Amino acid sequence: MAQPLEGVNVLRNPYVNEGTAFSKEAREKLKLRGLLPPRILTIELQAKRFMERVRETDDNLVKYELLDSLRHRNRTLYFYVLINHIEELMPIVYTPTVGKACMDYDHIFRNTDGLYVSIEDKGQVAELVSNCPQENVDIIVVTDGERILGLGDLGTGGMGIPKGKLSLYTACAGIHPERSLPVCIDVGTNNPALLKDPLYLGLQHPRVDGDAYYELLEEFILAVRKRWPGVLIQFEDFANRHAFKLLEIWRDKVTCFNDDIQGTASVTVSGFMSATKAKGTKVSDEKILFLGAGEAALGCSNLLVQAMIAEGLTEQQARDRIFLFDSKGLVVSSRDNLSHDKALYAKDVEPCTTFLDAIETVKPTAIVGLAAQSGAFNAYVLGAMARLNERPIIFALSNPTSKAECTAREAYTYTEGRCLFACGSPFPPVELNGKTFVPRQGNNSYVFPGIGLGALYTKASLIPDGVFLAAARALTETVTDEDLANGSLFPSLTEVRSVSRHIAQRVAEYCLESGIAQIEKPADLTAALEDYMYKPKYLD
Ligand SMILES: NC(=O)C1=CN([C@@H]2O[C@H](COP(=O)(O)OP(=O)(O)OC[C@H]3O[C@@H](n4cnc5c(N)ncnc54)[C@H](OP(=O)(O)O)[C@@H]3O)[C@@H](O)[C@H]2O)C=CC1
Ligand SMILES: CC(=O)C(=O)O
Ligand SMILES: [Mg+2]
Repeated sequence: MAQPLEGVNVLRNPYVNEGTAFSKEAREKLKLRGLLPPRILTIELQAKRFMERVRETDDNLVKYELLDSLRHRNRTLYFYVLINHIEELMPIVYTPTVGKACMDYDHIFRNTDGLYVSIEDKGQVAELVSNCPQENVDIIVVTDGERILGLGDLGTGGMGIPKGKLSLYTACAGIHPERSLPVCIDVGTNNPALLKDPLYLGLQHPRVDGDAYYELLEEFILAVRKRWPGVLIQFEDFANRHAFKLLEIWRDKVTCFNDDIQGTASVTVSGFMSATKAKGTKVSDEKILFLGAGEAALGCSNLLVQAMIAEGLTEQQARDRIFLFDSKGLVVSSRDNLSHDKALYAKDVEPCTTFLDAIETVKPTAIVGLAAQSGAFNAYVLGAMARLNERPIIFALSNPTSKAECTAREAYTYTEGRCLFACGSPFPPVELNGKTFVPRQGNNSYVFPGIGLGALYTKASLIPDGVFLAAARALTETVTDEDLANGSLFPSLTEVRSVSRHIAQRVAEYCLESGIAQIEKPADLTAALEDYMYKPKYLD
């Protein structure tokens, strides 16, 4: 029989540890007397002490390490602090700082609580899964570390991303932290620096690919579904060649989605819905040119087509309004060897090899950067968009900040403050000619927490594309006229929990109506979701 937790083991368990907040009675009962200084603090005072320490340093990686160590010590206080300082701390646990943390992962490594599945474990993955201490896991975020943000192959260092995403699931949408599991699949790395770093923590050989790769992924998915049958699996930051294929294999078999393809699409479509609301037009009035034609850009294009069809266009009319520009230039019909997905958007126009030429040829009303090409939206590109449009839509969505196509200041300056702007990583407000613009993040982080909450609450068996359109509409419903007047296409992060609950509600309604939910509709869905959401409180 399991022994009840007591003494120092209580202090070592982040899910029950309350540190200096343990009451006199709890200290007595749990045999903690003498193991803590005598004064009892409230969670508010503990948070104050922690934030004082965080604010003492200007080094964001040090802030990340402080937060990570708190996460390992006291999960309740970690989420209390994160929820109450979400605007200040999200750029630390998430983009951009998480990118740096992934790059330095092997050098700042202290301890971990996720699951590492390596190619050497092939044939024994179920045993690894059975070693996980959690009895119940509702949600897994899994990466293989090959395309971490726009930073490329970071191998096992990619583990920072599932950890960060799951922190947001809890902070933004109240997914119970003990019921989530970050996972890193390790099949090697093709990053030359990691292959020769003596401190690298992953397998130090080139990536294994082909059948062996897909067999490992299958073994992993079947093993976690066997132990936790309803578990939702979020694929994150896989390289392009695996991302689409894994989604194709699994989307109709298990509860899963790819955040880079589908989550990004949802937030971007919402950005278009809000921007066109500000302009008094419709999404289907836009002519959109993407810089990039990968996971994110193709996912966005496909969902934009659905949004335009819902506004009355035919599928072909919708596709005609979307243009792609990849590493070889504008995606035109005369190009050889276009993938099937790109070919759907190929146009009968002259080839263009520079983005500026493509702008002059296409004359878009909107440009969306999803190619990790920092600075690609330069003064000429932004100037051309300002010349061609009264209210150009400029979305610089690549992450982290070092990969952004332009800064918020550049976007507003070169369009004379006329653009409708969103960015993948945060930028501070911009003052221009006496007006303050508040740019907000076109980042899938606005939607995946609410999508997860809605899907988990309704025990959705699958996550079809309709979920992402429902989430996009729901997110735009939370944008106020005041937000739009300030140039914000998304709501304030301070409202993120109610925003996520609203998204979850619309997602849950969609799941209930489309027959993928496995629960009866509750009398009061809003209250039921609110109830379901984890709140960081001590158990005393
Ligand atoms: N804001 C958000 O929520 C999200 C942002 N992103 C960001 O988007 C970026 C791309 O991610 P993802 O789509 O998954 O990556 P992919 O690798 O799937 O796609 C990258 C795309 O960029 C194109 N590309 C590369 N170099 C150039 C170039 N010089 N000029 C034009 N296009 C180029 C590639 O072209 P080709 O097809 O020819 O190889 C490819 O189409 C990353 O920075 C990521 O952080 C991703 C997901 C969410
Ligand atoms: C935001 C995100 O998922 C990415 O940049 O990959
Ligand atoms: Mg991602």
